[in-house]
Amino acid sequence: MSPGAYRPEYGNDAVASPSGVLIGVSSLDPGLAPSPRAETADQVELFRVLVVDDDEPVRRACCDIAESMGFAVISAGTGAEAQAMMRRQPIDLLLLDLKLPGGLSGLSLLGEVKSLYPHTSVVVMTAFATVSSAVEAMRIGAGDYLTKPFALEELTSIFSRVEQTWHLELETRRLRESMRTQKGLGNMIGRSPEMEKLYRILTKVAHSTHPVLILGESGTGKELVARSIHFGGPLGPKPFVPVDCGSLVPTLIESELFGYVRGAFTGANKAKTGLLASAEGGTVFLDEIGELPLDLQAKLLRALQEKEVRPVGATFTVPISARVLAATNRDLVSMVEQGKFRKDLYFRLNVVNLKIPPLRSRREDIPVLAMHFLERLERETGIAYELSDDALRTMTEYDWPGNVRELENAIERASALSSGPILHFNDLPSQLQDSHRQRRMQATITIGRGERPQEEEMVRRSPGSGSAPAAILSIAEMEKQAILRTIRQLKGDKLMAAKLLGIGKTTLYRKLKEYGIAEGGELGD
Ligand SMILES: Nc1ncnc2c1ncn2[C@@H]1O[C@H](COP(=O)(O)OP(=O)(O)OP(=O)(O)O)[C@@H](O)[C@H]1O
Repeated sequence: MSPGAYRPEYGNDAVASPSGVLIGVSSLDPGLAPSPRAETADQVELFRVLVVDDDEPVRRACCDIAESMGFAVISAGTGAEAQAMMRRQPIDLLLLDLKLPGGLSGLSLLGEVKSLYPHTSVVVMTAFATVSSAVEAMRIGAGDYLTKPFALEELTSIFSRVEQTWHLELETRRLRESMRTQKGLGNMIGRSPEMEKLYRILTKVAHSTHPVLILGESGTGKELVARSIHFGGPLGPKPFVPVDCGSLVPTLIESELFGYVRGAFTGANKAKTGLLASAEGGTVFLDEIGELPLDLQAKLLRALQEKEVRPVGATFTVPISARVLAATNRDLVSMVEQGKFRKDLYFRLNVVNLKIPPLRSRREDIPVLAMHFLERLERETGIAYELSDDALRTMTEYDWPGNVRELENAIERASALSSGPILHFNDLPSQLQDSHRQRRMQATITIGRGERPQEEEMVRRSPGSGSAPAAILSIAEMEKQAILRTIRQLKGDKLMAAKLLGIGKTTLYRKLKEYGIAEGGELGD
């Protein structure tokens, strides 16, 4: 491209007064230029950008913008220079002008980069007249393109988008690493600080005989914890008797728990030992204790205090020596306040309590749990299932209201639906897919507005800071805005917009019709 062939629309200052530190004839300055984040390079992995354009003012301006966003930047004026630089150091984003002087064209360099460095993202720059080569570049593997002249906002938006993807990929690599290295305690998987704390208490209580109250949302692993306490301690060889207080028929709870004598009621043809006594010095696990009716709470309390039970219809008592573990997902304290749970029984059971945190507050455990369930599937089916990057990321972002049980089911369902050993995003349950789309749409909107992603915004905003929270938008409205903004940014290129939004062209047209958006209307084209 000849110098001065176009004037970029990012303001003359950037072109007229380049930093002079980063930019220059690249062959004289092949190393990574210092950036504001370079001081902490030991701890922070820098996003590395290589700008390749023979038009020096444009090259400098692009470098300045990348530098102002905190990236490590180098630049080259020819394909051969860029090639040499890429051999020397890894590059995360190559911003490449397609029309370069010398023997190595932009397209040839792109082809080489895609085969040698598949993880490097490439964004091509092209003059309007050569848009067809941009299409060719996308076919070879460029992730995006900018048509010259472009506005500052377009470049920063592309930089942000690619950097965000790069962060996600970095995160995925770390997640995969953690999948290999972390396990847990016994059958319990998870190495988050929360779980480490739980294991410390669990190991101690396993060697005592006190009652333990295990608290946590449904599916967090309360029964697994109860089993770990029992099998990890001296009572391990004795029976472990789980009793689901929530599923026992109310009229039968008493006879199930305490047993009965022959003839105690119609159908009692022979005596039966109750669950409490049948544990014979082992452990009785009273699951869903919050569901126990009040009258039985009184009887259970008496049995625990006196260490004996009176079977239904009996005139004698039977000693019980089992340890009692109880669990609930209910808030027993407020049940006590409301008179729905006996205070004295609560104190009796709550000698030690263990709180299992929900999965969403220990997200680092998600990949390792997923790996655990994949390995279990492999043992059962002989198929070595794996999660695609998208699926893994979606799982890590999701809030898991059903906790580990929901995760376990999601993996099983995905394996049943997948067409091969790789479990893809589309194989995941719909609630995960929906939640991921919602996040992505929100991110597209905030990035398009030049804002930080909403979650970060919420964290930054302290209560009483005075800044009004963003208006809550419906999903449909968020979708509409994301579509409109993308089309506008792409100057009406709907094909490219559909590609960037990850939806089909037909879907895009259908949605535009649904929103009642006519050509040239809200799109401004
Ligand atoms: N840390 C963990 N490591 C491995 N598997 C786990 C873990 N936590 C839970 N699970 C698995 O998740 C499923 C649900 O766990 P569990 O039944 O113990 O939960 P729960 O809290 O007792 O649920 P609910 O309150 O609904 O009875 C089980 O298959 C269990 O093996």
